[in-house]
Amino acid sequence: MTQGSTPADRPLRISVIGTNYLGANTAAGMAEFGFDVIGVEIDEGRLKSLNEGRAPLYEPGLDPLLKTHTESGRLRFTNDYREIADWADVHFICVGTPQTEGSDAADLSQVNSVVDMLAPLLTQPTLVVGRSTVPVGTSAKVEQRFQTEAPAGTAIEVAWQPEFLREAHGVDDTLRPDRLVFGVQSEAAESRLREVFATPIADGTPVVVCNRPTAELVKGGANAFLATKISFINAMAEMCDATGADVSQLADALGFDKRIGRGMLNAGPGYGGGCLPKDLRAFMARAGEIGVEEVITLLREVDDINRRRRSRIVDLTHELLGTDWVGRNVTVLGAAFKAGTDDVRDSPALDVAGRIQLHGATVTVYDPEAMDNARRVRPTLKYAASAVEACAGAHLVLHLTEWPEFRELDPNQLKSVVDSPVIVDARLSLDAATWRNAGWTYRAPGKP
Ligand SMILES: NC(=O)C1=CN([C@@H]2O[C@H](COP(=O)(O)OP(=O)(O)OC[C@H]3O[C@@H](n4cnc5c(N)ncnc54)[C@H](O)[C@@H]3O)[C@@H](O)[C@H]2O)C=CC1
Ligand SMILES: O=C(O)[C@H]1O[C@H](OP(=O)(O)OP(=O)(O)OC[C@H]2O[C@@H](n3ccc(=O)[nH]c3=O)[C@H](O)[C@@H]2O)[C@H](O)[C@@H](O)[C@@H]1O
Repeated sequence: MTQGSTPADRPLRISVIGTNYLGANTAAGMAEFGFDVIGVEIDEGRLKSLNEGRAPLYEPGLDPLLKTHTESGRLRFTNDYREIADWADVHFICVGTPQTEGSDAADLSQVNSVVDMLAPLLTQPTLVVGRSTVPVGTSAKVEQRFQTEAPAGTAIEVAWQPEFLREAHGVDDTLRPDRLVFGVQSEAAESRLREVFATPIADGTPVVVCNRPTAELVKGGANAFLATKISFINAMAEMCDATGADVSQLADALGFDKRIGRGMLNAGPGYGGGCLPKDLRAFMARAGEIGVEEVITLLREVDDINRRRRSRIVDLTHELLGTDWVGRNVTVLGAAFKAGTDDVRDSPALDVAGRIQLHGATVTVYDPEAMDNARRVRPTLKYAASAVEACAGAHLVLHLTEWPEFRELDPNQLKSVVDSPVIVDARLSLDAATWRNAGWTYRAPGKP
């Protein structure tokens, strides 16, 4: 047994390293489970916000949880690894694993930086648990580095416990996960993880205990499958456009088959965000290193279909605006990669907005929560304070993120502010009849 046992008179001590989308939810969730938690964050702005009990991002329900537990003293955040090193019973790694610039592979520099900062301080047996999404084979390498660099040497054990939370549902998915996957090497690691997740396990959450490569592949495989489902329905949307069929009804009918299920079958501008696109590419890159060609062939097409969805909206814009876009105003409703978050990483909405601007149109964007992040990433786009203001003088409106408030827009009122009442509902979530009855040209790729 490599890890020490927890004294019966105190709660488990948990460190969570890297506290943005994944880590902030994890840290708050661990405090809610009743443990003493220290989050480690190197970004000063995020650290300050978290210590004030505010999430550094928009995630429904997270602020109250952070506030409760930072005020009770059960949860705090630091940038000093010395405070967690020999303090924590379990260290969770939640740092980013973005796509490497100029390559499909995952950039593991943040994970490696955790090892470099934490390992030299570990003098006692402990369990380090990776929750970041990594290529298969990573945990063994991380463990080897910990054991080489830590004074405690081989008494440091690394497990991998991938996380499946969705942004906008982060709190609920953290507290009530649909499954737990423990990639472990020892019974001690398994029993420590069972202690950490005792609450959801008592609630009936299934646990899969497996070796570390399996756990790493479960995560990559899950995201690859979800991406494939979305690209499948988007390919069906092309079939619908060619035949006059309706992809939303098609998805509903397919989804009633329990073997298929309705989840991840909404056609639209394709998947974006900080995870599915980069995880799919990292999976392909790793398959390439290992020499599993079938995976690359399959997933390359999934990725290509996804990229074509964005081009499809630009093509439709051409069809509706004509060829000369100079002096033409295009409104983009939505900047986040999906509704319910302020995350604009690889957002289809901002990508399309940027491309249309490059063609010469003036593009004005409005999003209920993601304006600050959007401005940072795309400073040359115009931004408006409301959907109605964004639509003033528009020759074309593109509905690219499915925020509920866009479904509440009154097409009659909006008609009075635009130049031409033409809308592309790329999210297929507006009521076509209402918009058409109000005199709008309504187009939705995949719907007649
Ligand atoms: N965003 C999500 O909903 C989910 C993300 N994941 C995976 O979790 C990981 C993290 O994802 P995000 O939170 O979205 O990434 P992120 O990039 O938004 O956050 C990473 C955080 O780690 C901090 N950090 C980097 N190096 C550090 C170090 N050495 N010490 C302390 N802090 C450090 C960064 O400052 C940043 O705040 C990724 O592998 C991602 O694929 C998994 C499930 C859900
Ligand atoms: O690894 C991760 O980080 C996470 O990635 C996704 O979660 P997330 O990126 O938050 O968002 P999703 O709700 O899965 O949506 C991803 C993208 O697909 C799009 N999408 C989703 C569903 C759908 O039916 N159609 C569709 O186009 C969304 O608009 C969005 O752009 C997975 O759903 C999580 O299980 C996983 O933990």
